[in-house]
Amino acid sequence: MRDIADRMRLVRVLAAARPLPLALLTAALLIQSMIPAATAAALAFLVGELGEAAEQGTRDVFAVAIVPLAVFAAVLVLGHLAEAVVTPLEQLAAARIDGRHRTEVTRLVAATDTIAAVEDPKVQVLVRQALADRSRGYDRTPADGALAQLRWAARLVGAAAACAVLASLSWWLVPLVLLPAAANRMIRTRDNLRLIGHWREATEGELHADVWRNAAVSPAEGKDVRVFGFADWMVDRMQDHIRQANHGLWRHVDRMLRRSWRHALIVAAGLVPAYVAVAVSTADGRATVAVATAVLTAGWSLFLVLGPSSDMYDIASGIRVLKATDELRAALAERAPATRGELPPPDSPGPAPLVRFEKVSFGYPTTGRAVLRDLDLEIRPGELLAIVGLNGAGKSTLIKLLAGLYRPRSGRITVDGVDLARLDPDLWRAKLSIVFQDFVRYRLTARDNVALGQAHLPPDQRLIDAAAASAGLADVLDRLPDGWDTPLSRSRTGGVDLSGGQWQQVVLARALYAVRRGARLLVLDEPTAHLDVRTEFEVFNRLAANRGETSVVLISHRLSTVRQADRIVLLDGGRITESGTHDELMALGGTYAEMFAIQAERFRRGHDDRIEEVTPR
Ligand SMILES: Nc1ncnc2c1ncn2[C@@H]1O[C@H](COP(=O)(O)OP(=O)(O)OP(=O)(O)O)[C@@H](O)[C@H]1O
Repeated sequence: MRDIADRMRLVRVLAAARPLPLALLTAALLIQSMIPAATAAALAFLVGELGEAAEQGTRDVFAVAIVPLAVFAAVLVLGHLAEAVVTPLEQLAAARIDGRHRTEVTRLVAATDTIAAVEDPKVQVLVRQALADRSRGYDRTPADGALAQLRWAARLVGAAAACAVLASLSWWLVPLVLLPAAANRMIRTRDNLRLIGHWREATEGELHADVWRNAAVSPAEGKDVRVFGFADWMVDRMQDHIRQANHGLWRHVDRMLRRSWRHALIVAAGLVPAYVAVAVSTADGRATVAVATAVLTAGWSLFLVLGPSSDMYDIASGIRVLKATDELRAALAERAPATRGELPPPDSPGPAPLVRFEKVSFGYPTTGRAVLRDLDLEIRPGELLAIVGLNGAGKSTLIKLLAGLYRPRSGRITVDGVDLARLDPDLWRAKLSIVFQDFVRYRLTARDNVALGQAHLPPDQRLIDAAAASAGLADVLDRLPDGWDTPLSRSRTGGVDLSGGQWQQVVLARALYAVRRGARLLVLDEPTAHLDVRTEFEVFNRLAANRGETSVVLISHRLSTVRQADRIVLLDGGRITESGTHDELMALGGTYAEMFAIQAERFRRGHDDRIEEVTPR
């Protein structure tokens, strides 16, 4: 029953191919599957007419044969026509079915509010399965399964037609040929499914080999490979993995080859008795030569129709992908987004929010270790708040919680008094603009890279220019061959690669563009780590002067930048341990003052002034 339900699911998937191509494809497959039986009938017609003409002594054989020959030719032409259209129609249907499926899966995953779900290793495996990731051994898609299902149904019709031809001589010929043909198919299907199991295991193992294969040929590792001379060592590793991975597969293939005689035996077991029976009937005069011809051809065609094909594999694999999609949907359903509302109209953003972290504790689901412990923090409307702390203190984590990418384990974050967990994520994120520490370098044009800051709105070149000027990007743009239209990747035609610092300016421009289009809380997580001291100083002066009513949260290791903030908080041991202006914290004489003193001393001696290089006692 479950098998039938799964098959029906595949049939429903076919609807995405749209009615006309689906109808044409079904007709073409039916014609194709009927060709063997139709050929048998047409041959019988020809032989019968010729036989009758011979009995009557007709001289003009051509006149007698012309009609059966025309029928025979029509069958062959129809078969060729069907064959010619099947492949393009299947490709069209597959593109539509898989296109819809992949879009659904992509939307499903991208629509989750938090990234905790997407980081779950189980969910990542399900995403790869649901997207039928070929590089991971999922080599069949829902379209492959659905189309195979259609082909299989057409084959059954073809088999029924061949059985009808057999039954025209005698009903018992049907089970005599059909049973061995069906047994032959079952054995082949079982062997093939086992082969697939071994092949899948081999693919998992081959992924290990891939690590070495890719490392051996990639330019990134190429430097080490050559300098340390471990190319042979890598290739040996790769081959070891390949041998181990494929051991089971090769043994199974060997076994299948040795046993291939079984198929010849089964075919003989089905056809020989039937052919003998037909020959005897014809010799006795109980059957005409025409019927005998039809039966001989139809018997063979039954084996052809039910013969080896990849349909069963395609069907099983297609169902596997659909089941993975169901599991993915269920896994993500627990974290379904809150009801979504209308985004605020652009350029009427409202005031900056008051954000409060109230006794927030958090640890990443993958490790469980507590990163934040009962943390209290207020981000006041319009203030420039700096967060400092040593490496790993949890600063970026705090920002991810603020963006709603993770939910606190306990405590809550409120926005103007409303729990963030109850806010529409789209509405909240429209008010936020963040430069993440590990920002992404999109291989798009410079304009698109900035306009992504508010991708749901048509780009506004005036605001893009203004954001670029604030981020200090103007000089970089002047040097791009096509200005704003230059792709920011050398792998694209006419594209260029930017330096780390230049990229940081692009990403800053993106965040500032979002602010100009309505975001009211700007978060900068190490936004200037790659910038030289002078550029950083200029960017920050401009930012501090032009931020208007927007609140700014700045995370930086450079305390010389941080000191410009309205308020500085120190994150230590998962809590805020110090809070105040630069002068207040210096007067307090705590950890911040100690870090600042060490940095200032190092700066005086000509070293850089970043926290991670110094740890207070
Ligand atoms: N996705 C993640 N899964 C598991 N642990 C994580 C993840 N991201 C960060 N961590 C861990 O959480 C802790 C805090 O990391 P976080 O990046 O918030 O620190 P940080 O203060 O921003 O550090 P830095 O100054 O180096 O940027 C670290 O121990 C880190 O290893």
